[in-house]
Amino acid sequence: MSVVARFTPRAVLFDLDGTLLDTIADLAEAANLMLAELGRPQRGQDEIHRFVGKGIPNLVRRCMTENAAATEAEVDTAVAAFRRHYTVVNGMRAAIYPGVEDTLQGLRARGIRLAVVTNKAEAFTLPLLERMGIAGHFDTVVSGDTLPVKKPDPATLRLACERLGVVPAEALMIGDSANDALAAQGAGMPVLLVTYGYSEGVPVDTIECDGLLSNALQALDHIAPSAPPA
Ligand SMILES: O=C(O)COP(=O)(O)O
Ligand SMILES: [Mg+2]
Repeated sequence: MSVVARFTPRAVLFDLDGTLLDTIADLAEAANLMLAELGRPQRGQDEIHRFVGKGIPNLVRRCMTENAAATEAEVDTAVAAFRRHYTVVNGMRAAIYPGVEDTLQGLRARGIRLAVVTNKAEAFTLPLLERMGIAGHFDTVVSGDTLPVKKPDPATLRLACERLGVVPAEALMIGDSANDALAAQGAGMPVLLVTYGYSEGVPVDTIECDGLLSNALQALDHIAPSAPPA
């Protein structure tokens, strides 16, 4: 019988792409609009799926250099083109994963503070959360360019905790990739990984974590019920 690890977090930090929102169609569209503009071959959504996780500059670099060659100047031009296209398509075909809204409501009902910690740049993160109607659930958002470092650097999670007024040991991270797991472990907090997200082509069940979720709602099973009022 498998034992479900239980936690009593005061805050839960969520990854965005691949955990709260299915954004691959918009990311792939912006990437292919960028590649077309630069006269380069299109890439399949499955391939671009593996490039998501370490922020937009990394995604664009991989689109330009995987089985292809590009100068640094060409990569810079490509990043600017991607950002221009993604500004238009961001959120057009994005979807909230099943169970996410009930999970966010369930956590808030338990008095738990919520944050997003994403490697997506702030100029795309904030409008996307608004467009998808979930911005109001979060007490703070740390984006990929809020600090000079991104996940897996634990400084991103520590900043979210500081803003929420909790210490990392009182928080729980929920993500979809090794970037989230390593950041959580570096900050000293437990981490649950969803199995439906984007994990850079690495099987998610090979990543060290404190539990796997096939639906976001299973996160609630990992949270011990609060003690009844005395
Ligand atoms: O922008 C990315 O590459 C991934 O963003 P995420 O950290 O929300 O998964
Ligand atoms: Mg992710």
